[in-house]
Amino acid sequence: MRAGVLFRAILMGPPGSGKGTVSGRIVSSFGLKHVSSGDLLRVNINRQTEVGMVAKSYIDKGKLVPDDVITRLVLYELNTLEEYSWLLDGFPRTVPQAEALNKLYQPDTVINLNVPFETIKQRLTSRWIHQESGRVYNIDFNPPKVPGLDNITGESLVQRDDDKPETVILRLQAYEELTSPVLEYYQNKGVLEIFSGTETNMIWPHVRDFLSKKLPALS
Ligand SMILES: Nc1nc2c(ncn2[C@@H]2O[C@H](COP(=O)(O)OP(=O)(O)O)[C@@H](O)[C@H]2O)c(=O)[nH]1
Ligand SMILES: Nc1ncnc2c1ncn2[C@@H]1O[C@H](COP(=O)(O)OP(=O)(O)O)[C@@H](O)[C@H]1O
Repeated sequence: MRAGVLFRAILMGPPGSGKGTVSGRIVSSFGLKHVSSGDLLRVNINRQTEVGMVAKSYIDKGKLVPDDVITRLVLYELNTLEEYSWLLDGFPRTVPQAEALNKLYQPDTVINLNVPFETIKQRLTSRWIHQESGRVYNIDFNPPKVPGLDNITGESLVQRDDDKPETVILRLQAYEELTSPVLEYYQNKGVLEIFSGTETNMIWPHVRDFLSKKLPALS
């Protein structure tokens, strides 16, 4: 997409609400660049950078990474994408993050995936990922072709350390306390769109139709 018609979208929702899954569908349908705060952090953790070491100590406890650390990381990435339309997934998660982002970029739309916490708890314990690429699987929803192995590389899948049931509960608490005020922040700006449901395949057509009215589809 060329400068002048740039589109900037944010995808929000509690942990496990399907942000990564829906992002993949948005990117392949509409061609936006995908920026995921969780993926950026995991790349840093795998490379054992200083940011990665700090981030891991918070993530493993089910806590949010400090605002200054994640804000610097995400804004640096967005700076490399000045001439592209993008979809930001997992950021902002606190009001100070939203305020910092807003100084530089005002989103055209904020999509919130509103999925009940009970549904989420079941899902996250059956999530498996390919660490190198961030590809996500689920034993019930989208199992790999060969159990335990990535579809593309054939490498082993792993479970995320922070998907342990007790950590999931802490992450949901952090969401309620720190991230739900961000929804109000965007509601007040008139850009919030809420999509509710328990199944991504039911929610997705509504998200796609909504975006189709704002963006040209790729095919
Ligand atoms: N059972 C079920 N699992 C889903 C559904 N949508 C996504 N998932 C799985 O739930 C987990 C969390 O989804 P993900 O897209 O990673 O969510 P995120 O944490 O918000 O980015 C992954 O293992 C997905 O494959 C769904 O509709 N039903
Ligand atoms: N914007 C953010 N602010 C603070 N911490 C973040 C942010 N994005 C990601 N994280 C940290 O990374 C973890 C994983 O994030 P993510 O991959 O988006 O997964 P999920 O949406 O399933 O929680 C979060 O639990 C949190 O500790």
